[in-house]
Amino acid sequence: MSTEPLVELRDVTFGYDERVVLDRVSLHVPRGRVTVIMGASGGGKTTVLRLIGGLVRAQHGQVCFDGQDVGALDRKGLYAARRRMGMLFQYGALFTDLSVFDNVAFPLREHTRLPEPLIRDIVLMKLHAVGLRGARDLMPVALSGGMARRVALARAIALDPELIMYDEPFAGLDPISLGTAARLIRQLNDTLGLTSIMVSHELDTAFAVADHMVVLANGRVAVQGTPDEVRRCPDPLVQQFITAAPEGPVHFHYAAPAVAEDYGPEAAR
Ligand SMILES: Nc1ncnc2c1ncn2[C@@H]1O[C@H](COP(=O)(O)OP(=O)(O)OP(=O)(O)O)[C@@H](O)[C@H]1O
Repeated sequence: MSTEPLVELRDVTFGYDERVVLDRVSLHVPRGRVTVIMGASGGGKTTVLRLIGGLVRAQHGQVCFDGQDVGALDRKGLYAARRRMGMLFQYGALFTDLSVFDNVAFPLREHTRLPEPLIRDIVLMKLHAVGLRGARDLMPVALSGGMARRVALARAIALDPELIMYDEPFAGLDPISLGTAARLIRQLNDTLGLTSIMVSHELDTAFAVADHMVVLANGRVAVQGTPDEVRRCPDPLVQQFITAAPEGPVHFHYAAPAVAEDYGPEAAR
């Protein structure tokens, strides 16, 4: 297996309209490992995933997936690259009118011409991997939040991706479901030989699961490395973040006009 990172952002700048969200960001995602991206809310974590998935394009720099610049791919190339990625976005919604089985079968029916008996075997195998083979006939409405998340995960791995991206996979989960989901992410990564990228606000879980961490702050990479390296990083931005301190250099305010401009010079005094 290549030792090159599976994903690499090189000097990437990206903004929505005029507002720069990522400012000359370089980061890498080692193959076969779990990488956790952390950072303040609105710091561009989801945007990094969207860039990797080719949903948006960088204004400057390169976003490389297995050596290919995702931003330079044509439709066909992008489609082929995306087939190798599984994405599980926040609250990864299931199709409410389809059973658990049909939800997981959906990408297989949509993207392959596999015969139904083979699809059945794959679906049951994926559901087994997330511990829900017995729940195949349930409708999404009958699932707990943690179970729904696991079904979405089974669906995300249905096509055997090489890379799987999770956006806040633990949002809204109780501590037990959170522990189960975290262990599952680790397990799937290792047993299926995946590379995983996870955006998470759950500090303890992030430190427990990650092999590699990237902390984004104020549009830049404040630090990246092993959990230990991140813990030892002296940068106050990083320390504020990993100790969840409410006061510190991480901006509280979304960029705004000067107070005087909004309320008049009196208010600024
Ligand atoms: N489609 C969009 N159009 C305009 N601005 C956007 C769009 N999507 C995101 N943004 C802005 O870009 C910034 C980064 O958003 P992003 O979702 O990447 O942050 P995040 O770090 O994932 O945040 P959170 O942790 O709160 O989910 C935010 O300020 C957001 O308001």
